[in-house]
Amino acid sequence: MSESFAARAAALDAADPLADRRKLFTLDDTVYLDGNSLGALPAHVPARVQEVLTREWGELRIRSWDESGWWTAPERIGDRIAPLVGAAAGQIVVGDSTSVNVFKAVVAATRLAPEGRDEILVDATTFPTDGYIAESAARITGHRLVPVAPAEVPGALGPRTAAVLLNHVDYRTGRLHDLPGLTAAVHEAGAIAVWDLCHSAGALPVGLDAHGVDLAVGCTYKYLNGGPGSPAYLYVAERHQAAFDSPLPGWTSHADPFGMTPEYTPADGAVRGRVGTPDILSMLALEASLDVWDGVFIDEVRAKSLALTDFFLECVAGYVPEGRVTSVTPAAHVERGSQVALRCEDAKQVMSALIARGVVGDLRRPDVLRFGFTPLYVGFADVERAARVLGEVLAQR
Ligand SMILES: Cc1ncc(COP(=O)(O)O)c(C=O)c1O
Ligand SMILES: Nc1c(O)cccc1C(=O)C[C@H](N)C(=O)O
Repeated sequence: MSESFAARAAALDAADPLADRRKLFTLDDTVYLDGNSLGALPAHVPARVQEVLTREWGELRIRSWDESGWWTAPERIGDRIAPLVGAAAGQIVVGDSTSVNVFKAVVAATRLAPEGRDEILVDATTFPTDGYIAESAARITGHRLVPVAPAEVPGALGPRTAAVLLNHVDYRTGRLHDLPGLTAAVHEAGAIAVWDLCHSAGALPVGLDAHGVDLAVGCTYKYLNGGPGSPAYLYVAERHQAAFDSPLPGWTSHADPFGMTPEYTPADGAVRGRVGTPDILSMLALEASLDVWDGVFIDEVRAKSLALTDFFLECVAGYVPEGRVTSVTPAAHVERGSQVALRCEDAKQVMSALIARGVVGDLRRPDVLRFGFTPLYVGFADVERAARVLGEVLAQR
């Protein structure tokens, strides 16, 4: 059996149009399946960061805000991310954390919504930060927060709904939610749709413009490989930009920041989503890391992602003793992101044993083994090895 899976892996790797991307990354002989938490390092980034430190900061100092393009980096890098999430230029600004951008987006969504609405719906299964922030945003704006499972959102929408905050892919199960359908339902109810793209951007097509999403946020350190704590982004659809009223109107979002006037006049366009001074070192590391996407189409990334997760599920079924794991990731492609989550007894010890044997996934307590598949650097031989080692670890326990 292992020979037939190994032979198939070799054939799939040989036919993989993205196989050569792997050499753009710094990787060792571990199987790295945690790119849905922290993406791997693109090999050219350290030299670029060194140049920013030595030349741009060390020698040019203050001049770099203009001469090295530091000041305009948030919008410039937003435009690099835009095609990966199906957005035309001029709608994404990079900066702050996802948490902070969730706050901006949810509060701004309530201000864009029709008068008199008093409910915010939030994905009840959300990554916690979104729920915490939505709760605070609701309290500040005088809304009632209603946690709802994404599939139940259409039934929960109504004339009281101001805004809805949803995750495109669930961080725990890897379930892909119906962004086009749910966005349309939110709009039918006259409300504003805010999407968190942390687990989908860089792994699958999002189609923000095509599906009429209002506002979106996401991180850049997972499938976009921007590095630990790299800045997040905020998408404000062009049609909402003139009315976008940020709850954090920092000076860098001002129409004339260096006028330093006491009155706040917001800038036009994506700039309006900025807050304070951009964190240039992280931001420029992210910018460099985005080079790995040059010439890559997100549809081919999606095709490989599905092939990787299909093959993993098949290898797990073949290698893992019956009944030891259960996939909580949907089998249907339309409902699957780019990770596989397996429910498993003693998941903590099992994940430690996997990591000790060079297969790096992560644990989501209490009982979920999570494996993220980053199509730019994970290959089919990695998948076969991960499933085989999982089978060996479980057979020994
Ligand atoms: C769906 C989702 N939203 C938000 C975050 C995190 O936000 P922040 O970048 O502010 O830590 C994560 C992961 O950390 C996430 O998975
Ligand atoms: N952002 C993280 C961090 O700073 C440390 C450890 C993990 C993370 C993560 O991104 C967790 C991730 N969002 C998740 O889906 O679980």
